[in-house]
Amino acid sequence: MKETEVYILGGFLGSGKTTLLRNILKQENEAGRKVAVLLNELGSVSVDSGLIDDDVPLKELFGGCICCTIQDKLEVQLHELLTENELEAVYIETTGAAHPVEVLDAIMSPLFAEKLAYKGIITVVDLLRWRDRNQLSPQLRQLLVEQVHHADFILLNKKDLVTEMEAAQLLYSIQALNADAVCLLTEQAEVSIASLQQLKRKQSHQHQELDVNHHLHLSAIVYSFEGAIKQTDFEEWMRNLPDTVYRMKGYVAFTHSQYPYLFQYSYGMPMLMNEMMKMPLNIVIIGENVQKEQLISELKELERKAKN
Ligand SMILES: Nc1nc2c(ncn2[C@@H]2O[C@H](COP(=O)(O)OP(=O)(O)OP(=O)(O)O)[C@@H](O)[C@H]2O)c(=O)[nH]1
Repeated sequence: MKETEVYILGGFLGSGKTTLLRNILKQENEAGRKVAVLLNELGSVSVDSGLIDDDVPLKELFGGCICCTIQDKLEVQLHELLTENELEAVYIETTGAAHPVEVLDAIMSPLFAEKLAYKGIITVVDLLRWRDRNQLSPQLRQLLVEQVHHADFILLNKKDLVTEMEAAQLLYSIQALNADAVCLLTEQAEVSIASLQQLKRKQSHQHQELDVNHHLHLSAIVYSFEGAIKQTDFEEWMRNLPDTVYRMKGYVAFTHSQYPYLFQYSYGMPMLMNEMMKMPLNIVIIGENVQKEQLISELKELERKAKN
């Protein structure tokens, strides 16, 4: 089955996410691709959905930010979108207050993660807001910095509101925080989807080449177990994980139990819960600069040991 591309559109309140989404949808429509949108608004009334054509499947999530209050709902919505439609891409517009790790965590459900090709985080930065970030509270300033830090693609938007000289300085300050992300100065969040996709490929190529000193980025790995493993080996493996692994979740079958366990791992703290039915044995691993090949070979080794 063809995987559905997933893009997360992030950025501070008012930075231009909706404008970007509208641009993207127009181009996707012209390209004849079938895409869907997940919108999440802080208020209880959607303002943005009127902007989207009726033939784009749309789910809206109300009453809070994806990352904290409605994570489970998001999972259900995404599942419905994926089963009801043969989609080529899903765009998730996050609220301006969402932290990228939490958003990625919310969409990477072990139940359907293997159907998704997670493409990356596109962050829209309002150049004026960025220039004046020191006027924000420390918490909001931190959020702004994190949104830049975790992005794979950054639109430095509203360039019409700053001078060329300022734009160059602001670009420089953003690149100093995230040297790997592709940066683009934009007005009205104008970007071609072709360039989004092209630049992404180049970036993943860079990631393979640069081994040391390269910038850290969030990534999500999905692993499907073929069979059961020993619980003690699994626990030992978790203890030795690097602390750049932020989250894991999924279903694991242990040799001693008939049904798999649901397990959650958050910043070093694991939690296991016995399930009462068969579940797909997928786990999702989210972290910064995670060594995909190494983790996969370690998990394979756990399976091999359990067979002997
Ligand atoms: N001057 C200027 N205004 C822009 C630009 N891009 C977007 N805007 C305006 O900025 C405002 C916010 O844009 P939106 O696209 O709604 O921003 P958003 O990030 O979706 O906002 P929230 O949903 O509130 O988080 C709108 O009034 C846009 O018209 C730009 O390049 N220059």
